[in-house]
Amino acid sequence: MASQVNPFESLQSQIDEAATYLDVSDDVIERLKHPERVLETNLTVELDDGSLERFKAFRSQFNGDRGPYKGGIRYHPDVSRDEVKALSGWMTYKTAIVDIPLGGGKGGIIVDPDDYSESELERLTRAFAKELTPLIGVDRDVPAPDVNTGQREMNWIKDTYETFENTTEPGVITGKAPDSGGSAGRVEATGRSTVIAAREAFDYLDKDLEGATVAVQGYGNAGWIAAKLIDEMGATVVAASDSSGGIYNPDGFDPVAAKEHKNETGSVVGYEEVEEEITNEDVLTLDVDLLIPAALENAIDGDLAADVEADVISEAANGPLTPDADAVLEDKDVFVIPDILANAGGVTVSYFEWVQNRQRFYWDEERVNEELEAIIVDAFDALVETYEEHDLENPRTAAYVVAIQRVADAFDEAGSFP
Ligand SMILES: NC(=O)C1=CN([C@@H]2O[C@H](COP(=O)(O)OP(=O)(O)OC[C@H]3O[C@@H](n4cnc5c(N)ncnc54)[C@H](O)[C@@H]3O)[C@@H](O)[C@H]2O)C=CC1
Ligand SMILES: O=C(O)CCC(=O)C(=O)O
Repeated sequence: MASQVNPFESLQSQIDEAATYLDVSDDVIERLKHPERVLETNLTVELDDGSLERFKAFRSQFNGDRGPYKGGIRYHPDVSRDEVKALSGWMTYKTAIVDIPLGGGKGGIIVDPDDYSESELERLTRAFAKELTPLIGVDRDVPAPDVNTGQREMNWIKDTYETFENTTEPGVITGKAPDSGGSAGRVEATGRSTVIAAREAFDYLDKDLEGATVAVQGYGNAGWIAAKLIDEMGATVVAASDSSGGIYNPDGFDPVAAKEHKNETGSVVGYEEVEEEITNEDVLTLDVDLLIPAALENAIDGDLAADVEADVISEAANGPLTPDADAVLEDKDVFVIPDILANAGGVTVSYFEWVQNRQRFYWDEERVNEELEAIIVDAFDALVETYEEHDLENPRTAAYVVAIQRVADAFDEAGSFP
């Protein structure tokens, strides 16, 4: 990553910035800058060769004023207590800006899953699920997928929880496979909201999405779906990257074929339809109409932001811009659609999954996508209204003004401090 900025400090500075436009007391703002509780646990797991290995894992329950804690579980070597705290705070303001009745949480294990077999990962996941069981629940805390986790891990966690609790409760976790209670459209939802938000921003800025050029950093679940859907909307994907490097073709390329190449070889690099291979950093500074960072935090810091040439950024990743980068991009009039709105499709369809699990009644994909579209458009409209009302220069601040007010209202309505 380009920068070592502490993401928890970034979250707190984003909240401080928005607080200056809010009539919320300093005491409440201070409370809304910290998690309610953080689980830190050690998982000792048997490896295939019979040896034992210890893994550190976290679950941060940041805020439950608007509903059960909600947020993904990440497997990555760079997971840390502060990263998980930041991600759980971003979840709190994400569920608030899209106005769904959930709070914010996040979890993670310090592990590189590429180094372990499937059976080792299953034992690790089940060990974490055992530690999580007293904390999670359909009305308490509902985890979901994030970086390097997906349906497989969610199914293991559901099964472990249901076994310990002697129940059938698919709504304890979302992002499951369809036959285990997963929702249609959940896999695509994060990329889908990223491009719906981009389309709304282009419309707001009077820019044409048809023929617009797009660069996508990170070609995993969020990034590759965003590339596919923006291509279907008539834009031209000219660059993409993953952890092995980047590819570039000024005339555009087929994002689905690039993904097939990645499935076969492990990377977009080497995909034959492109003219040039470029670095991850180059992808972020190309002269494109739309940039979609879809990898990890701190991808763009203040120095790199000086070289960014995109007109609009739609943040599929959580926390891809440091506060320094935000300031530079604001000066350059780059319109940044903040992560808490742009990537909120994932948690929104997780919410739909939870609703469907509770009702034991399932929707088709068309209904999921229609309901998602309405929620993201409403959230974008709320952002724009506040952006104009306060004459703000940074859309992120507008999103936080709306979201913090909603969380503060719920806190106040519950009776404030004990
Ligand atoms: N999966 C979901 O539903 C949601 C994911 N997000 C966020 O989206 C981001 C990506 O998550 P997923 O797509 O789920 O993860 P993923 O594990 O499916 O994909 C991550 C991708 O980023 C690439 N990558 C890692 N480091 C990179 C670098 N330095 N430069 C370029 N590419 C790099 C990886 O090679 C991989 O292609 C994360 O910030 C995550 O928190 C946000 C909302 C929901
Ligand atoms: O689907 C969810 O509940 C949360 C997804 C997530 O972790 C995120 O939005 O960052």
